[in-house]
Amino acid sequence: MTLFSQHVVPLSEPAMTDSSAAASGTSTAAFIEARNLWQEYGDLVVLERLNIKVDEGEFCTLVGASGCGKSTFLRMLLGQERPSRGELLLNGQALPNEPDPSRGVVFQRYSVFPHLSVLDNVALGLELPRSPVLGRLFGAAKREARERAAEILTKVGLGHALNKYPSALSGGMQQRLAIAQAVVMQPRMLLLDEPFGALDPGIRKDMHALLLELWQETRLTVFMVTHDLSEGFSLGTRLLVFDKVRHDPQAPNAYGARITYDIPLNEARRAQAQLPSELAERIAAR
Ligand SMILES: Nc1ncnc2c1ncn2[C@@H]1O[C@H](COP(=O)(O)OP(=O)(O)OP(=O)(O)O)[C@@H](O)[C@H]1O
Repeated sequence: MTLFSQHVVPLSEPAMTDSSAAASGTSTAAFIEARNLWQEYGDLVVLERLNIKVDEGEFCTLVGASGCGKSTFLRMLLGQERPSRGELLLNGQALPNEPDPSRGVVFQRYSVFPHLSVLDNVALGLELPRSPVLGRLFGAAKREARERAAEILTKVGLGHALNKYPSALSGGMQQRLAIAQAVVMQPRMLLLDEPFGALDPGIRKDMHALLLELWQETRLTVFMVTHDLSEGFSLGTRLLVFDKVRHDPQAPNAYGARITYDIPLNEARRAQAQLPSELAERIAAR
């Protein structure tokens, strides 16, 4: 039996994994829960009836055809957008509507400030909340923030580049910097939107190792969008496939995507990782 046939989710039912089913049997709320979530922009339905429960510490990889709403879902998790309908809950409460330090984010590009040094890029996040007016700390507090920033930068392999500017860094180094910038704030959730999409395969491997090391150390809850299925299968504890289950060729905007496969990943499943070839091709296409 293939992985595909083991995990067909009935179209009318919310996707449930082993862990989410177990979670639903307990009285404690899931860390993150989407209940009947919709996102519509005018007459464009992007997401419809999306249901999911995610426990704290899970590493979810999100895959799906281009334009099916993966980034939209991340933006809602970040608090940049509100759902048009349904609920998005954090520990059973509505997720805060504004981005905050509990949620770190890394995009494919442009996550870092080009006019700040590597050290300042990371120290700024620590300094701003403690000195919102001046934007800068002084004395011991400043030293402490910069030491902490330097520590994280050393961890991600940028200890030698503290005084460089992002333009002097390679793509992989810039993404290391973006990750340091996000994790220095000690978020509970890390949202990654194709963070390694622009990197060469060899560099990507190094980044995977770094990300897994950070995740294992911090046990952050991770949501990572990727078009690379092998990355999706090998990095996560859970692979979420976004897809439309209804299509109307006369009205292509009328129906949105939801999570059609919710695949818990373990060693055995990684080894036989596969999705239907037509779906795999759509996910890989940009
Ligand atoms: N603010 C907005 N207003 C109108 N349409 C939007 C808005 N944000 C996103 N969309 C549309 O919603 C759809 C989903 O976009 P989204 O970026 O979430 O898809 P995606 O699955 O992340 O795609 P990709 O894999 O190509 O990055 C697209 O058709 C996009 O044009």
